[in-house]
Amino acid sequence: MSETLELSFEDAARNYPIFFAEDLSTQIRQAVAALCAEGRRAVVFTDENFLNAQGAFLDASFGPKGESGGVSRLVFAAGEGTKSVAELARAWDFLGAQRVDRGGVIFAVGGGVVGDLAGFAAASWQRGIAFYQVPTTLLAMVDSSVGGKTGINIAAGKNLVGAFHQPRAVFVSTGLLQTLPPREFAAGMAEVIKYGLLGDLGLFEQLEAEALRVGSAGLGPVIRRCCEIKAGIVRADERETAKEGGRALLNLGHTFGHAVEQVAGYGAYLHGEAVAIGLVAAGDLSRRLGFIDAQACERISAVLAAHDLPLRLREPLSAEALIDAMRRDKKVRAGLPRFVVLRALGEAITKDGISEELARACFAGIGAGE
Ligand SMILES: NC(=O)c1ccc[n+]([C@@H]2O[C@H](COP(=O)([O-])OP(=O)(O)OC[C@H]3O[C@@H](n4cnc5c(N)ncnc54)[C@H](O)[C@@H]3O)[C@@H](O)[C@H]2O)c1
Ligand SMILES: O=C(O)C(=O)C[C@@H](O)[C@H](O)[C@H](O)COP(=O)(O)O
Ligand SMILES: [Zn+2]
Repeated sequence: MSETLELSFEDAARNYPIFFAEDLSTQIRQAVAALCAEGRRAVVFTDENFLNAQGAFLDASFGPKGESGGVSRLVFAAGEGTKSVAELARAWDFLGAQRVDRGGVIFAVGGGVVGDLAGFAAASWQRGIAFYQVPTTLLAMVDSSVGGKTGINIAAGKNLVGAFHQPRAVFVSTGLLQTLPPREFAAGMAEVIKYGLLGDLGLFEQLEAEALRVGSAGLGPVIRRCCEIKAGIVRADERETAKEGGRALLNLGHTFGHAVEQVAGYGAYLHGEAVAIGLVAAGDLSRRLGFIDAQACERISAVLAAHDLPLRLREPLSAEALIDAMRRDKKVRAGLPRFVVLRALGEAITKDGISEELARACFAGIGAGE
């Protein structure tokens, strides 16, 4: 049986459903059939690791490759390196070769990498075509498939090129997590812990009481709860324009984390691992500002560690390079970085005017070098 959550906007025509079930391949197949019946060309973007682990799900949802009427697939190399200008260009060439017109649709079947790239390809192809999110990692189920942030990385920084482009629906098949490698599951848990910290103390305490694993009975409801929190925030501030708080709160731990990802080289740390280290730094910053105490910081570290996440850098990275990367964050206004900090566990706020010295101290706390 599937459950549904609706992400609603002021313009109801843009609303979309998020479906949750163990296996939604039948519903996806029906959606594809309905699109084809309207004469619309559907294509699938996925990556090689997902194809190898879950080829049967792809066949059940989209028809076996090569089958007449089957949906054409573009398969990317797995990993953060795929969120690149070169792979985006490959996606555009594929859409051209497949004669995808303005009525065409892309199904993004994979983790956040495929979702972000496919979403941006959809946003840019012929000035915008429809796309569907089929998240297959925990991180994509709780975060990246919802809310319409799409994009790629460039040398100057993470996600610096992209667009807000909402999907038409999100299909969350939780059974797919059975084949997800443990390190990738842990990376997704970093974003789950982020949701508890930024807006749901009860969720944070639940994660403190018992670490979630793939088979945990509580996992399905937690995935849904994260989508609920994200949907509420996105509905209120879709394009992250609020003067205070708003969608920027979803960036808790990311100002530090994105700097780590970029300076270490994309892929050296998984996004979720960098976010985990960033959450430690954001907790430390909140303590230095007098909002939370050392005991609260220890609780953050303990929950992250219980979910097999790193708390500091494996090897020192240049503090200069990290500060420089941080200055290129999209939340910078008039040259000054804006941080997301914790006023308390379960309550985040945005904070301007953080000095470079303070940010430097927090980077030192997670093991940055000179
Ligand atoms: N747009 C957003 O709002 C948003 C939010 C959070 C993160 N992100 C982005 O998401 C990306 C990270 O996404 P991710 O953590 O999903 O990584 P990912 O997309 O690289 O997927 C992780 C790995 O798991 C494999 N995989 C996927 N599903 C699988 C399955 N069911 N079984 C076995 N293997 C499977 C993939 O092939 C890949 O090797 C980053 O680029 C980050 O910036 C975007
Ligand atoms: O959806 C959002 O908004 C988020 O900030 C979610 C983050 O987890 C995600 O990593 C996002 O891609 C970061 O966006 P960015 O605008 O800081 O690049
Ligand atoms: Zn993130």
